[in-house]
Amino acid sequence: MINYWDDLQAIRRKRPLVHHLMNYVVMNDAANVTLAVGASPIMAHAREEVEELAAKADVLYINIGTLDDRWVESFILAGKAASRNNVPVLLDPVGAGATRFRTETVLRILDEVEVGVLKGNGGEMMALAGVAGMIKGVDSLGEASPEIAERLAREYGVTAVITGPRDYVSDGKRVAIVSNGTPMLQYITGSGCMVGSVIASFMAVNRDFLIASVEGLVTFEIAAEKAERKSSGPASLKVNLIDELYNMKPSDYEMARVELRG
Ligand SMILES: Nc1ncnc2c1ncn2[C@@H]1O[C@H](COP(=O)(O)OP(=O)(O)OP(=O)(O)O)[C@@H](O)[C@H]1O
Ligand SMILES: Cc1ncsc1CCO
Ligand SMILES: [Mg+2]
Repeated sequence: MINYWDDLQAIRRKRPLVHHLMNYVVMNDAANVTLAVGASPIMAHAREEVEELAAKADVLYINIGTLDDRWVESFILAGKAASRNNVPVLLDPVGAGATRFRTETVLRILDEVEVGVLKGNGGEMMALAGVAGMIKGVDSLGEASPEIAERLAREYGVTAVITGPRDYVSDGKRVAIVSNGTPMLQYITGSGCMVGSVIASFMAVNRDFLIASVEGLVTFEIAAEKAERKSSGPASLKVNLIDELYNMKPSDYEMARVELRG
């Protein structure tokens, strides 16, 4: 039994502060999506302030999408400050496997920071599981599997979330498969980054990160399904998606397509 609506209401009551180190491409959209579900975003990546912010945030979301060496320094400073203060961390390994710099940065963060949720697309997550060649830039070239999610969860001590036509979530013991969403999401840049903001918001109110991840995926993807009906293409889908997140109703969750094992 997953209490989607109760936890969405909890986000709206608490208005948790979600500190994002978010790439330049998606920064504005991620902030709007976070507001639409009722949380409070701040986008900040200066090394002069990230420790102070991450220590006081309700959740830290590190997205490596437009990294350089200054950003990497900030990822580590913010991540360690969050870990010291029991602030949950979500890591999006954007483009892992596409370059050595990205893969090595992700591995360094996983080593030095207490990451709660590691969320990437099939190609990124396969690269981190040792399956090369399934990523082109930031786009996945194939679907992963529940077994890869399980393996990543155990290897890195995280809840692994692999997005795609079906999403695979595992904490190493349990596995969840989410089949909501629409293929048109592939034509909006940052749909993966944005679903990360929704998952991070649920992590602020539910410390069972497998459940928080499923809640975030389902909420975002049901909103996307509803938005698609009103949209003529990716641009209007993005606008309608923010509206549908803001307008979620308890009965919308009857559309959830989730298989939970273990
Ligand atoms: N073919 C599909 N059918 C249904 N939902 C999909 C499909 N492809 C992706 N999605 C959904 O779109 C969202 C983003 O997933 P995706 O794997 O495309 O992220 P991504 O590649 O990291 O995106 P980006 O790099 O643009 O942020 C997820 O909620 C996922 O479930
Ligand atoms: C297109 C793109 N390039 C770097 S980050 C990003 C956003 C989607 O991952
Ligand atoms: Mg992504």
